[in-house]
Amino acid sequence: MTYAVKEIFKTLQGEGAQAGRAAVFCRFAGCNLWSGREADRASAACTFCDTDFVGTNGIGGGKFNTAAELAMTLGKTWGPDQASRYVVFTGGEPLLQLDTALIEAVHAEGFEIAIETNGTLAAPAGIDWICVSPKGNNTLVQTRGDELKLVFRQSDALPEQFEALDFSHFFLQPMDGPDRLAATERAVQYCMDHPKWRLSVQTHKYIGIP
Ligand SMILES: C[S@@+](CC[C@H](N)C(=O)[O-])C[C@H]1O[C@@H](n2cnc3c(N)ncnc32)[C@H](O)[C@@H]1O
Ligand SMILES: Nc1nc2[nH]cc(C(=O)O)c2c(=O)[nH]1
Ligand code: SF4
Ligand SMILES: [Mg+2]
Repeated sequence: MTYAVKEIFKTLQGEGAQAGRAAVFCRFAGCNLWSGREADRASAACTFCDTDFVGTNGIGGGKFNTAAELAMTLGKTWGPDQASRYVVFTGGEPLLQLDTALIEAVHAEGFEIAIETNGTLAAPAGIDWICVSPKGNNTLVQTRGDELKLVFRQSDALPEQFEALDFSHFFLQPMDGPDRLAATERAVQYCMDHPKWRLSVQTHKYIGIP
């Protein structure tokens, strides 16, 4: 299968329970909840996206004809050190493209595999860290994983709807955009009142890394 990748870069995971960890990010092109065009944003199934995932023209992006070719590129992006290799598949929606062949090829390169998904598609077996981030009233299919990271506040996706699901960590991540400060204040208050939930700050945006 051909993989369409917007960009590939090495940075630190900025969010959630793995924040601060070195990672290669592989951002797939395309999403099932938004076209990525501003003209479609207001009518999309996900309206607050902070990411450009259209096309394959970003740093390290392109079309990869085989899983082995993409896995090798991820290995080169990490560098020669074999220790603690970690890749985060994101997008767009990575579960539109991440398949067993790619999981196996990337494991063979020595990586632990994480995914950032909107949870509307089932994850294949073999992913080492699953982060699900529910979006509005879109049906959640992937109801278990390692962390549930809810962008806050969505009036049609409130924390109470998710707190009984089978995840090890529960995070609220303030919605970035014009009301980020107010969203952050409300998220802080919610975590103080409901300590099952912890705050996820998008640290990369504050320290100026990708
Ligand atoms: C761009 S998405 C790509 C992965 C997948 N489509 C998803 O939604 O989880 C990566 C992460 O950024 C989060 N995110 C997107 N827009 C955001 C915003 N405006 N503020 C805070 N987090 C946001 C998502 O919820 C998700 O956890
Ligand atoms: N540093 C950094 N951490 C991230 N965690 C999730 C991200 C994403 O866009 O999926 C992201 C990102 O874009 N950059
Ligand atoms: S589901 Fe994820 S990638 Fe798709 S529009 Fe929403 S935040 Fe962006
Ligand atoms: Mg991001």
